[in-house]
Amino acid sequence: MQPPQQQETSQPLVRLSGMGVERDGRWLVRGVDLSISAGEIVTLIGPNGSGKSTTARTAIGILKPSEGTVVQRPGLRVGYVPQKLAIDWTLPLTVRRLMTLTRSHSKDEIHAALDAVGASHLADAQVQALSGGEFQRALLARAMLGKPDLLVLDEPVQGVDFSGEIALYELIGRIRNETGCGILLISHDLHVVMAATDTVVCLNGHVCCRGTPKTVASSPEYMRLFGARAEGALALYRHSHDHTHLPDGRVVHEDGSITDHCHPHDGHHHHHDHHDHAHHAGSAPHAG
Ligand SMILES: Nc1ncnc2c1ncn2[C@@H]1O[C@H](COP(=O)(O)OP(=O)(O)OP(=O)(O)O)[C@@H](O)[C@H]1O
Repeated sequence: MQPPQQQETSQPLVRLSGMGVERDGRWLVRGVDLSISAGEIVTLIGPNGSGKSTTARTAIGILKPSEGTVVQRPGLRVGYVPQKLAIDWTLPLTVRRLMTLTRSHSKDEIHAALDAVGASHLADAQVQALSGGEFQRALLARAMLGKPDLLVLDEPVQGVDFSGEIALYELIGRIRNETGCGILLISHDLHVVMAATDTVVCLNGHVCCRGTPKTVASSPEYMRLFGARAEGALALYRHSHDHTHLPDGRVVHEDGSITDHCHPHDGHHHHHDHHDHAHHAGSAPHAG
């Protein structure tokens, strides 16, 4: 018998087994086995309409599965940022007010949540005036207010440019590291998210393939599904993992040579403008 504490930490936050959702005689998604543990970042990737949002909404109990089971850890607190928000964009709305639309929170709580996402200066800004990245940060802060054990982010980089995307994934990794929460990310972009993830589940109405970003990026099912777009992700992924950082800061390259630093022209790196950022993505699992 495990001691209660150990039992609690080893139990996944949520586990989906053989989960399927049927609507009007059509299976939107079927046969999904998936679990998310505390401190783990799981990313659902897949084309439009492949069942990512449906799976996430089932995991958090908004949708009921038509078959299979969804088991949540008792007392699980969920923070959810949906893909679309029902906001009346014609009415003025400050970020502070956005944070309290569905539940009231103290000024200090709001400040702390905005501060945690680097957006405390935006408290009195109009939501309509925010950039894509600022808006996503505000939504993230809003989801963090309830101190969730599980954070579910449906397309958190919508309307965000590439460098903003990297910064957001870094922030998401930092939130995971600091709070120990589990995170379910949804994305149909393949590049940065792959490096920022522990486990990738590739959906296409069913689980098409899964594993570490590396195994998924090189699987034939994934290649078939994403074709040429997969190549870029794989290149970025390989590039992120073609060397290992030693604890003292030195770098072991693929050929076994050791240097003091990464050198952009030493022949070990993929030529990509975003190398440095991608490499530091908060939760990027370094090779080793
Ligand atoms: N309530 C519903 N009733 C009927 N069909 C639905 C319902 N919700 C979603 N669908 C359909 O189920 C399929 C999966 O939708 P879902 O939103 O889960 O996909 P997704 O992978 O998140 O897509 P996207 O990348 O476009 O957001 C789609 O074909 C969608 O039209």
